[in-house]
Amino acid sequence: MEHPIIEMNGLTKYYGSLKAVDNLHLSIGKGEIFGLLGPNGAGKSTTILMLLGLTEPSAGEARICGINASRNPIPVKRKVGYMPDSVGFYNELTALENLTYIGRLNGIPETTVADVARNMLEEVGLGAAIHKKTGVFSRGMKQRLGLAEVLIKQPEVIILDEPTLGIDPTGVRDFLELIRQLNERQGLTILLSSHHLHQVQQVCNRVGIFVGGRLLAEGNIETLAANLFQAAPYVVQVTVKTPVGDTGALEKDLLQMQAVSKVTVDGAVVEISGQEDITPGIVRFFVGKGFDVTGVQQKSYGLDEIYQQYFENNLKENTSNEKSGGLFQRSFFGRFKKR
Ligand SMILES: Nc1ncnc2c1ncn2[C@@H]1O[C@H](COP(=O)(O)OP(=O)(O)OP(=O)(O)O)[C@@H](O)[C@H]1O
Repeated sequence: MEHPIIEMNGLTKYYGSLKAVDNLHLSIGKGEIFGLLGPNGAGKSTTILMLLGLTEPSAGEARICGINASRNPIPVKRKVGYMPDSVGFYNELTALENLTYIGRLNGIPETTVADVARNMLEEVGLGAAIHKKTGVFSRGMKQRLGLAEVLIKQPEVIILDEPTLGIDPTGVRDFLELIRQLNERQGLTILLSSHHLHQVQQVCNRVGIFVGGRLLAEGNIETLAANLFQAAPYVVQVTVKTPVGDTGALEKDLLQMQAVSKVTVDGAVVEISGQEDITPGIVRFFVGKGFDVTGVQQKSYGLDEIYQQYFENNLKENTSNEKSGGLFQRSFFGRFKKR
């Protein structure tokens, strides 16, 4: 990577005997939106704290804009705007008063601080609420105000820990769109942690999948999918009018087609996987065989499948250790469903 803004080299953190972050190597380039994706307890927050110089790594180092975070935490704080998963304000003050206060703390001159704060509130979509007390703000509005607080420092990098937690789906969409626009308009480098697969997919250029303190995979969604589903990256699902009678014969015929590597028949639904886009040939095949085709669907792999696949692989690797498997399962599915 030409100009990494965030660099982690062998970053490791132990809490007593617990390895919360395990030998993390990762670089994030200028202007990227990177999603740190993983279940609760995966080590995302610990990684962020090390990036901010708020907790000392047990081994390895984190650099932001070339500055070692644990050795020089104050210069790092000037470069980075950090929004924790829960943001707090003075409830009795209005949004403008809260933000003006933060602006003053960050050295913005008295003559301009109110204007800067007002513009920033417009920027994050709180223009209509500047005189409202933050005590009556919804969670989504608080997150926007939190973002304004981060931006008023004019950082080069922003780090958001679970920024969409507890916001309703429309609020989440709007908030992520705001992040995307900020990234586009200001070229900000953004690192956000999340365990919401779809949300991350929507906004991030690249993601890292984090489980049990380890980075299992990183890349853009297409690369991750291609690596994982190398054998058969294209899947087409054909639905016919009546359930297939001789499934064995159909499977055999389809497998003889070039590029088809896997066939599964489930009643009237046939799923065919292959190394290239096989859809036109498959449709011709079904029509040629006299099937009444009622539906054809091309499947593409999203983060859900990718995450699931990595998770399953990880479980397989850990089957010898039931306790660890159980732990993964609890932390992934159990907690993931809760939110
Ligand atoms: N200060 C601490 N002392 C001891 N253990 C800790 C401490 N902070 C975190 N841990 C443990 O380290 C592991 C990683 O936690 P971390 O908070 O980094 O995960 P996470 O991916 O951010 O999850 P969450 O979304 O729940 O915050 C967990 O097992 C957690 O219990």
